[in-house]
Amino acid sequence: MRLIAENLGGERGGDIVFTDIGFALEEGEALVVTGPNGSGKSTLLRVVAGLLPASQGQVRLEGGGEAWPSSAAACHYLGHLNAMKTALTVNENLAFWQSFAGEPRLGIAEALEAVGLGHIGHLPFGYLSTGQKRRAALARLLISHRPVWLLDEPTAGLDKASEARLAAMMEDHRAAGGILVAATHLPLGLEGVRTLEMGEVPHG
Ligand SMILES: Nc1ncnc2c1ncn2[C@@H]1O[C@H](COP(=O)(O)OP(=O)(O)OP(=O)(O)O)[C@@H](O)[C@H]1O
Repeated sequence: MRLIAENLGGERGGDIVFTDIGFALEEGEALVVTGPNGSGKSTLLRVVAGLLPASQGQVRLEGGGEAWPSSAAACHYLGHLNAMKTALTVNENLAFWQSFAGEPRLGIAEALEAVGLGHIGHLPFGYLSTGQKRRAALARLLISHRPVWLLDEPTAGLDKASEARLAAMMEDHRAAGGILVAATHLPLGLEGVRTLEMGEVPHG
């Protein structure tokens, strides 16, 4: 499987945010997208996720077969908001996401253990601390299978131990042949990544 962006452009509110972005990621590869505030990192991820149209160029997923006909179908998109209902418990939120996304992988209790939240599945999401909310959202990556992970500022609010757990999750995903694109201002603790500074061509 290969995730390919060709000559990609994105716009917000009618203004061009970036143009001519290109990359090709093989199974197991990670692309770390950096750049100043407003340079278009989130916009790029949303275009790759199929949540925004490309203003030019295209995103293609090669080799996904019938199961994964496009990058939009093949991806977990984790935005900088957590996309969880505050009044529902953590367990209820994750049960919704698992039934919505299909392709079940880990059970909810097991996924919460993996992000260090084994004890709080019964609490309303709104009661959680900032870092706990992020960790609960990251559990979504584990409860349903997707070969492409698109993560926007995934470490926001995480403590050191949680950063290390997330790094291990991302490395496991890559080791299993997954593809990863992450926008971040902070090092993610990943080995052998490719980098894209918005406005420049990928290298690494
Ligand atoms: N819904 C919108 N309508 C109009 N402009 C928008 C919208 N969303 C974002 N923008 C603008 O698009 C540009 C790119 O924003 P984007 O969120 O992609 O940047 P970013 O690199 O992710 O920034 P940050 O590092 O602050 O997260 C910014 O100038 C922003 O103001």
